[in-house]
Amino acid sequence: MSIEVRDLTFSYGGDRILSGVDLTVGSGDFVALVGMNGSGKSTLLKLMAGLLAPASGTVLLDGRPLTELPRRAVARRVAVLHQSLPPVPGLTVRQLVLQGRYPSRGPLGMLWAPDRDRRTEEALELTGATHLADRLLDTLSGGERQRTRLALAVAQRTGILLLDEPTAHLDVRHQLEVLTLVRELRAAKGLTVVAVLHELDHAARFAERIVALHEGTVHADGPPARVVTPELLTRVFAVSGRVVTDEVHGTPRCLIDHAVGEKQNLRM
Ligand SMILES: Nc1ncnc2c1ncn2[C@@H]1O[C@H](COP(=O)(O)OP(=O)(O)OP(=O)(O)O)[C@@H](O)[C@H]1O
Repeated sequence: MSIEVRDLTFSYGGDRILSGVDLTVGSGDFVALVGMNGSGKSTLLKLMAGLLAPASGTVLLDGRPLTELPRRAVARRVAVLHQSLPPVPGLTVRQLVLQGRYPSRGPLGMLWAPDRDRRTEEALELTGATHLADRLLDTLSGGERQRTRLALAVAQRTGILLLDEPTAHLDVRHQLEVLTLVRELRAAKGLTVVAVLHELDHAARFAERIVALHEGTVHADGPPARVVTPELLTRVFAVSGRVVTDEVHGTPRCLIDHAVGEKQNLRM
């Protein structure tokens, strides 16, 4: 499944966040979305999932405008891994993932959902969360919550996965495992993936394309070796650094030296 963003503009109240954003993600692509804190990455993912409405511009799902598709049809095609889990007291990991399997049924979906189903169990297993299945959400560590978020997205079996910081809170090993899993899912099931990643080295190693957002627009869009440059580090991330080629993986790696310019006013 493909997803296309055309000339998208979005503001929260009077604050313009995105202007004239164009982005085409073809079926089976793995795109990493990068940019500084507050550059609009999560907002763009929400617009791509139809969870926010653009001020102008269009999002097309397999060539059809999102606005022409019923919410249920979008939910069957697009799963979003949000930055946080919904704060639902008393819910276990398995119950949450099950509930996510029935997004079109709304908050009362659990009343109709079975206690277990095969896809939920598979998603828990794939994401290494089976041992967490009976734990209450509010007792999980950051990394465990992250696995649960991923299981929730994977269980929906959509053609498109939009992942907002899938590696946040994970230790180095689990970061690699999650990104490898996403890459494998994509290869095995032909999923289309857009993932917000802060770690540029990971973006370069796991995605085929990197899209860098800066000041509300797409600053760069292309293969990692073309996008990850010292100029990107300076212009988009306000740091000075060198970019070398990883001898083993053949992908760019950043060696950051220091911050440049004035102290950043973090938009968080
Ligand atoms: N619901 C909201 N209401 C008002 N402003 C918002 C809202 N959500 C986000 N913003 C603002 O919009 C801008 C973009 O936010 P967004 O979360 O899309 O950035 P991001 O690139 O994902 O950031 P980060 O890397 O910190 O997660 C920020 O300045 C943020 O404060």
